[in-house]
Amino acid sequence: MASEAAAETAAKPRGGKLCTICNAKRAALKRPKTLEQICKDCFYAVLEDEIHRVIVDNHLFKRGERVAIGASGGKDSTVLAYVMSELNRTHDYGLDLFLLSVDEGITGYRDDSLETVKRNEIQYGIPLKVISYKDLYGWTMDEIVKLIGLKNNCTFCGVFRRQALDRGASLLKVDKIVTGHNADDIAETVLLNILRGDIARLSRCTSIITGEDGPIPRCKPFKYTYEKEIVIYPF
Ligand SMILES: Nc1ncnc2c1ncn2[C@@H]1O[C@H](COP(=O)(O)OP(=O)(O)OP(=O)(O)O)[C@@H](O)[C@H]1O
Repeated sequence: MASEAAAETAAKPRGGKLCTICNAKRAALKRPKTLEQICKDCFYAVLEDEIHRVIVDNHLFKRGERVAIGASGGKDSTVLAYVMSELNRTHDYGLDLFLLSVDEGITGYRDDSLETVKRNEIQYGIPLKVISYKDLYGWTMDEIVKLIGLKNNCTFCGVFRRQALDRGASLLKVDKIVTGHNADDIAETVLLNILRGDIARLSRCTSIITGEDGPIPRCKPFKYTYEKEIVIYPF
């Protein structure tokens, strides 16, 4: 008995708590979603597994579908591109993945983040399509702001981006678009719609698939993923 206990103690890494999942490696973080103390490997595994379960349980994709990942070059969509390509490979979803970026024409902002997406194209081996406001509408966002000023420019940009994503998706002939909207984004939208008293939007805004009646449905595989965990993941 004593030797068993000693062996167990010896096997435990020194200093710090053990991971509550594998009980073998040292805990590296306290998981924001569950407050469990877990190791790095278990964190990657549980997070990817949770996203896989969300995809499967909600029937987000069918085998053979072409899927465009809305890639802004920000943290959410960059992690989404990586996780989608990993899950597609390890779980053999049989999806054809594409990166789809909208270039709004905002100097010093989108030109920088597009460089990230171009690197992702090479790193993850997913073909990239960039679609610009200039090509679609004849105007960049910089030119629009020069004309209308900063007031309401986000409204223009939001409407244009939504349409541009649809146009890009139809050029790529994809069946679905996935975006990096996470649980925090959705909570924020719920609060906003409550404050605005927008009952119609309130009932729609938590759906994991939207636009099924429109040209191309949009899915949110990160609907239940905490923003903090998306930030931790690449580190
Ligand atoms: N310019 C863009 N081109 C393609 N997809 C975009 C673009 N902007 C936003 N998206 C998509 O919409 C999602 C939500 O965008 P939002 O502007 O709220 O950014 P965010 O929450 O900061 O996400 P990210 O970190 O990916 O930029 C992004 O994760 C991405 O999938």
